[in-house]
Amino acid sequence: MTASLIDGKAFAEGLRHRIAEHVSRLNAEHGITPGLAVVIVGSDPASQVYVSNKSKQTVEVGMASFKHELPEDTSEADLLALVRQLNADPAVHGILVQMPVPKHIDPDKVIETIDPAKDVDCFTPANVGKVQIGLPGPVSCTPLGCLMLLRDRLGSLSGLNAVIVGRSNLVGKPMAQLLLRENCTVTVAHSRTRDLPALLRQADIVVAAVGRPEMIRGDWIKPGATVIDVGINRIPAPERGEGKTRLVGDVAFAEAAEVAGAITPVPGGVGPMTIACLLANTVTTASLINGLTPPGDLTA
Ligand SMILES: Nc1nc(=O)c2c([nH]1)NC[C@@H]1CN(c3ccc(C(=O)N[C@@H](CCC(=O)O)C(=O)O)cc3)C=[N+]21
Repeated sequence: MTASLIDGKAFAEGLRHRIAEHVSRLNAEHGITPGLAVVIVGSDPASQVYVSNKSKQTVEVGMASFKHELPEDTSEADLLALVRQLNADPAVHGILVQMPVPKHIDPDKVIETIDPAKDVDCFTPANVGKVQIGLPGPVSCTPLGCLMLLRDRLGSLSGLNAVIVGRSNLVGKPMAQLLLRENCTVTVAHSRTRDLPALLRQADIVVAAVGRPEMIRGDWIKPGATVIDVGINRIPAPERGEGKTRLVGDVAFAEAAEVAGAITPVPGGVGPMTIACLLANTVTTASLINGLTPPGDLTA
C-alpha cells in the first residue's frame, strides 16, 4: 500500500471533543443543553446498532438524547404525530428519523413534517436550498464529513477535479454542492455515465457513493488522487467462517491504495464522521433556535 490512510475514526473523535467544548459553553453561558431526538421505526438490527451508537455519543458530548423506538407496524399518522410533538418540544433541537422507514410510510411526508429548524439531517427542501445558496444552517452529515476529511488532507480544494460517483439526495447531490462551494470542478457520475473509468482517471478527488461493493477498481484511479469511500456494504466472508460477513466500501480498497495518494478505509472512514457531523449540526440548530450565531470553526 502506498496511499496514506485517512483515519475518519480518529478525526471524528477530535471533532467530538470540539463539539463537547461548544456544548459546555452553550450550557455555561446561555443555559442551553442541545437535545437530539432519534426516531426509529421497526427493528432492523443494523439500524438498531447505529441508533444506539448515536445516542451514546450524543450523551458523551454533553447533549440530551431522546430515543423513540416504534414498532414496525406504526401507522404513518402516528409517526407524523410524534414528529409534530418533537417539533413543539423546546428541549429538542434536532430530529432524526432513521431511514429507511417501513414501506407503508411515505418518507417524503416524514421529511416534510420535520421543522427545518430542527432538521439535523439536512433533508428538508428549505435546508437543501440553504446549502445551495450558502446560508447558515445544518449541512448533510455524510457530505460534510467527507468535506472535512478532504480539507484536512488537501487544504484548499480550489481548482481540483472532483468526480462523485452516485447522485442520491442523501450523498451525491449535496456533496456536489459542497465541493462546488470549495471551487472544485465537479462531475457527478451515475449508472448511465459512459466510460466511468476514463472519467475517474481525471479525478483529483473521488467520492464513491453508489452502494455497490468494490465496484471502483484500482486502475480507474489517477495516481496520487484522494479517494473518499462512502459505501458501507456487508458481504459474505466465508474465509472468516460459516455465515460470517464483513464490511467493504464501493472502492476495491487494496487495489486503489496502491495508486491513490490517500484513501479512507471502510469501516473507520466516513461512517464515524457522519455521526460526529450529526452532533455538530445539533449544536448549529440549538444555536440558531436560540438566536445565537452557530460556531463557525466547528466544521470549518
Ligand atoms: N435519517 C437518517 N440519517 C442518517 O444519517 C442515516 C439514516 N437515516 N439511515 C442509515 C444511514 C447509514 N448511516 C451510517 C452512519 C454511520 C455509520 C458508521 O459509523 N459505520 C461504521 C461501521 C459500523 C459497523 O461496523 O457496522 C464505520 O464506517 O466505521 C454507518 C452508517 C447513517 N444513516
